[in-house]
Amino acid sequence: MSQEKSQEEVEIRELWIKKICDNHKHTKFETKEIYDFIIVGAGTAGCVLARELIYCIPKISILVLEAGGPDAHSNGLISLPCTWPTAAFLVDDHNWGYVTEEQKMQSHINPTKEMIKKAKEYNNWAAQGPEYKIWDWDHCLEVFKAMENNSRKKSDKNFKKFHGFNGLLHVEDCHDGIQDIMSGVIDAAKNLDIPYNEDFNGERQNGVGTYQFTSKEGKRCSLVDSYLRDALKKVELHPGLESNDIGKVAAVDIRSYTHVLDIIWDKENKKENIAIGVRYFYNGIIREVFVAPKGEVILCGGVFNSPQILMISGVGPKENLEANNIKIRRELPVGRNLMDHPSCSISAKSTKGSIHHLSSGGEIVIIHKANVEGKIPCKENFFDENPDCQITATPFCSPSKYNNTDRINLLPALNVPSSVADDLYRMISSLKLCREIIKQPPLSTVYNVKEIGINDEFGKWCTNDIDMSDEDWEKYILNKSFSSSHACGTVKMAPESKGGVVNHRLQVHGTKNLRVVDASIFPYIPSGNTNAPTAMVAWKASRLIIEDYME
Ligand SMILES: Cc1cc2nc3c(=O)[nH]c(=O)nc-3n(C[C@H](O)[C@H](O)[C@H](O)COP(=O)(O)OP(=O)(O)OC[C@H]3O[C@@H](n4cnc5c(N)ncnc54)[C@H](O)[C@@H]3O)c2cc1C
Repeated sequence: MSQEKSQEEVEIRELWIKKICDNHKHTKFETKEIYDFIIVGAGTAGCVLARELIYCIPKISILVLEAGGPDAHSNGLISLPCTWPTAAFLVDDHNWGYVTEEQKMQSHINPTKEMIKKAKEYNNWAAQGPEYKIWDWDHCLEVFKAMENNSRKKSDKNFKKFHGFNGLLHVEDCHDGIQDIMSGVIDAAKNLDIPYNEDFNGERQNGVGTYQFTSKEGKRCSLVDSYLRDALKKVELHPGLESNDIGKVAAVDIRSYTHVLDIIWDKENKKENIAIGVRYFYNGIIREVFVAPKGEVILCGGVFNSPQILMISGVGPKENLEANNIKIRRELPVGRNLMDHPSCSISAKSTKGSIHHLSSGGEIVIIHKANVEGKIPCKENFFDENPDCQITATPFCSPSKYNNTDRINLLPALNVPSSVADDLYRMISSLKLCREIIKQPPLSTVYNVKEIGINDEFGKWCTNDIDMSDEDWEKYILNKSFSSSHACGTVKMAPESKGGVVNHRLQVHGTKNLRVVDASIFPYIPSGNTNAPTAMVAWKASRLIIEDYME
């Protein structure tokens, strides 16, 4: 990065931090604070929503309450793609430190076979009733395109059908090009008849190819960079009607280190469950803030915290609320329907010096249909139009912790999990495919990839021709599987009769002035990474909110 640019970065950070500090200095908490919209959480969804609402509804004020620190405090950890492992696993301002509970499972080897569900994706969202049509693939694609700013140079007619070029979210191919060994992964996959795919976000998902990243000139483009920064630029002063009237500032006001505790309900109309504000914790004090008439409280707290805020506010499953002595306001299956893409990886050692620079993360992707009996997928599986496994290949550069090796990591994730035994078989199938890929030239020849880290601890390498029974694989998978961090679904969008918590307009059933807009509303998990779908949901929600506000 040029010195000039980093100076500009520092200035932006300082301005932002000052803005946050000044806000707290000047705000008089004894006066009743009122905003048109209160957005809880400045993650993927909250940033998009704040930007879209401030630009599309005249003269409104928005308060965004975020528990974490400003993005600027991360000192490049977030904006530099190659520091992702540190940013992801460091438990501090950036990380809530949630862990999954241990799952006790019986052995699943040789069960009765289960059917694999087909990924119909967004059309499944839309199939829940006529009013849900607004969530079908055609409608969602329109939004994905409106948000995207794809910089791919060689974009033909087909690419243009699926991508946008004028949005705020920058998308690009690997900025410095992929590493040589990663081209080797593509060639190895091609040797096994896996077709090349130059656009996984296009017509078909199956095949081998390179990832595109949400980044601009090699720097990560988060939704803070693309949407929230733009929202902060929109500040308007509207004079009051009387000459001594102060008038109204239409702007987005962000407060960091602000933990929202619960929803404030209208005491006058108890039966209607009208949200009128939120209570939050800042700097050792509990404070309250309210919404203006026609305003709304919008929870964008993510898949774990949006349901938590709902439950603490009396909206949730009866047994959970009663067990925690919370008065029930509305009984709804909040917190149910948690979904994720389970993953499990193998590492393969390569010649020292084969990885020459820090990587942005997963550079190569192989998407295929897995075999339900746990066998190595065949050509037919590679051409199947309904693939269900996504293997991400990442180069890792000599960390001394792992014997000072250069290595590549192959990480299969189940994109269409069914939470039944065939998940285990499909994972075995995909891991076996990874081993076959490693055996292929040029990986086995040019890069001398012969050993894999399949033993209990990384660092204990064994040759890739060791025999592994399905029982061995089961042990390995049960021991080593982890979440892809694509959790979603805990505030399901569906009719109430079908286990929904929010309706097709993302309003919480049986309440007023209250929506949930984030990854928790996904009724079914998308068969791919979840950041862009969450941003899409928020953009679409903004149009629904605007329609209702302008009515
Ligand atoms: C380590 C990791 C790596 C990932 N990598 C990828 C990837 O490469 N590609 C991809 O597509 N997806 C990826 N994802 C998934 C993606 O980040 C999520 O799907 C997406 O961020 C979900 O957006 P959201 O708005 O629902 O929630 P979040 O982005 O989690 O936003 C919720 C926000 O609300 C705030 N909040 C919560 N509770 C409160 C409260 N009580 N008061 C105030 N604020 C609150 C949180 O601090 C947070 O900022 C990754 C996720 C993780 C965790």
